[in-house]
Amino acid sequence: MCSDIAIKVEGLSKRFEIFDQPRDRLKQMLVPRVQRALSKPQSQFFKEFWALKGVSLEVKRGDTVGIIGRNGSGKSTLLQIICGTLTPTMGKVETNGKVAALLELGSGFNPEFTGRENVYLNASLYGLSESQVTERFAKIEKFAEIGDFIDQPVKTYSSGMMVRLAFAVIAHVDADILVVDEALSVGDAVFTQKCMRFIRSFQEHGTLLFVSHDASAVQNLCKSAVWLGNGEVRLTGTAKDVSEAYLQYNLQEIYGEKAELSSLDNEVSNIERVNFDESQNQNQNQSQEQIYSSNYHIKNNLSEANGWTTGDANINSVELLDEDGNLSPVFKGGEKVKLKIQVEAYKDFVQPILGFLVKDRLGQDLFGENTLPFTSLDSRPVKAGQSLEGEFCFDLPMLPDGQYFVMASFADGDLHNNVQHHWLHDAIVINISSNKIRWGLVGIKFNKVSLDISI
Ligand SMILES: Nc1ncnc2c1ncn2[C@@H]1O[C@H](COP(=O)(O)OP(=O)(O)OP(=O)(O)O)[C@@H](O)[C@H]1O
Repeated sequence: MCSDIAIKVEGLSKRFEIFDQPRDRLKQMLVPRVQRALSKPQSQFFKEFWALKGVSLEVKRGDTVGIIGRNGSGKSTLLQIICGTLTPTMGKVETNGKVAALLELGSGFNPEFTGRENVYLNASLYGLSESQVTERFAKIEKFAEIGDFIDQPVKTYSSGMMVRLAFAVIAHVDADILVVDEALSVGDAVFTQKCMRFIRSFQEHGTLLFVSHDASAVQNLCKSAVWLGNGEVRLTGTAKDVSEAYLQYNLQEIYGEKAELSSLDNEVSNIERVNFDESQNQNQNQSQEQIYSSNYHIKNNLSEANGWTTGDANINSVELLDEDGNLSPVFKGGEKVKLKIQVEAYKDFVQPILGFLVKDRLGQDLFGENTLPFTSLDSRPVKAGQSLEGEFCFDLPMLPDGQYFVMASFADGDLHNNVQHHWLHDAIVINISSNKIRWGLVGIKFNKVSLDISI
């Protein structure tokens, strides 16, 4: 196989045998043997099911490829064969490099062994020696963050703990190819962020196969994509093209063939205009409130936030406050708020910078700001023992429902040359729920919306 190809799949098919009842399995084991011995035609006691039918694909080294498809389309079967945990009925798979996978909950773990023992066992399956595991164990344990459960048998773990440990192992085995089923990496919100950060840094040097039902997650993380349907490759191409075709197919399944994505004709002559103007009347304002109600449920996560520090300063608090400076557990999209960050300096800093960034569940940067553009002409040095406070006043955007994370940081320097002294990935966790479906990454509040109808 060419050295710039990480995965090559050729004519892959997988047949499962489905038995109506357990005794048919036994019959299948015995009867054909007897019939063979008697040179009689052999009976079949199962139904065939082809989960994969002639799948071929190539993944280049360093690429990130999304595998998309509905439930039962064959995604897991394909990936299990690529990882070597399932054998194909026909066709072949070649991989170039060490493959690590998060595919099936608990696979590779012995339920009777403790987490610690399983780390050694699992990492050895990925080719690590005992001394290598011992060397990395502290990091694996820190990544998993399951506390004293590390010395309990895995059979006592919750599914979330199992995912934590499994992900912690695959993140430390120097894999060249990583195979991740998004459905499994989703657990506790803060841990998911940690996994996403790892996946994004892995993408810089490794090859990633990412399985998801979510077309936007695939577009967001992957360069190219493969759409599987009924065990066959329906389309391969850029993540954008494949996701759009997949979305259209799903729409057509719901609304029929007419649900086509075609360009719109903008030439409209006689127009009757229906206006919605925020300032027009009270009743409309009421319905507008309903449309825009997007609730931000705030959880301060400072005590558990992941990150790093040089030890020269400490972010003591990160708070989302209302316009008047009051704390609240719930805010609304569109509302005026203040994000306040308080820092204690343990040494002198020439040009302190405070910043924040809001990220979505995939770890994608949505919006943020830092104090540098507002203070660089008027630098305010700080002395050891002093505290400083940054305040960012803005209107909360309308975000689609889901989980979001506020990163806060303290640095010293200028745009080109600065040192990050304290960085907290998930200082605040936000859960957003609303009564309107929103698309896109960030929404805005519309002051006026009109509908023109030609007569
Ligand atoms: N061991 C098995 N025996 C029989 N059928 C199986 C077996 N494993 C999978 N299948 C069937 O093969 C088909 C493909 O399954 P697979 O798990 O690969 O789909 P998937 O795309 O990963 O689905 P999901 O998104 O729900 O995880 C399904 O119809 C499934 O029922």
